Amino acid sequence: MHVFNLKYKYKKAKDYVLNGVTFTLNTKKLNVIVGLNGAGKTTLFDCLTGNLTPETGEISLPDKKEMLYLTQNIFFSPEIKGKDFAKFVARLSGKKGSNQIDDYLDFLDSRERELMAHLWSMKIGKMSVGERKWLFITLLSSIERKLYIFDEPTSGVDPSSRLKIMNKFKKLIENQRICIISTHQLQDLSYIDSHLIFLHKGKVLYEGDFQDWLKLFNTINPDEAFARMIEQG
Ligand SMILES: Nc1ncnc2c1ncn2[C@@H]1O[C@H](COP(=O)(O)OP(=O)(O)OP(=O)(O)O)[C@@H](O)[C@H]1O
Repeated sequence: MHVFNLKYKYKKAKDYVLNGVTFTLNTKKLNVIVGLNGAGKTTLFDCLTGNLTPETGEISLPDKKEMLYLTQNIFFSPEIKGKDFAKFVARLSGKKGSNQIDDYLDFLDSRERELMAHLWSMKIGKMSVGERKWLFITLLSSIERKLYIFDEPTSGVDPSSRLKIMNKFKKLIENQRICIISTHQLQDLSYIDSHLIFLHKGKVLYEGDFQDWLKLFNTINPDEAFARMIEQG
């Protein structure tokens, strides 16, 4: 599964956001797209999922129907409740009648079960940012797809909920699903075997194992490695 020489430019923009992006997805690790704000991570996801049409390039990925894409700004009326979102997810997954809370509890630990019970009858508009993200990711990852793309799934989420979310990705990968996320929370990648794809100035500056990348900069601090990679650009 790979992307080869992908190019994309927004109408009226002077430069290409993606200017020959090439990488191969790792099916055994979490694939993580990193880069500065504006590097083109969301644009890349929009190209992979067919929301944008690249000018050139080859995308060899599962069929769109086999993909699940959670964008950064997912809008649902603040009036709907957790259980209403669960009903929507059940419809997406084609599992008729699977909209009882019990259908979602099997893979949750005891604290997560409490959280699910708490959010089930709560309006989305009243949930905290982290609670909403956790709920969306937990419910959406119950849908069976070959490829899952999550744009900044842990931004604005507290450390313990981030860990829970990363564990969700671990489980998906253990179940032979392919996962791609984007993140600015590089410290989270120490919890999980990660395949890093570093986007910079329209190209992939580094592709490979996250721990090997840290070794390149002789540091255990990923933010430091990130800053130094940008400096070297
Ligand atoms: N619809 C648009 N029209 C013109 N330019 C756009 C459009 N959407 C995004 N851009 C520009 O394309 C570039 C890449 O944006 P993109 O949202 O893909 O970056 P990103 O890496 O996801 O950023 P962040 O980390 O801040 O979320 C930015 O310079 C942005 O201003």
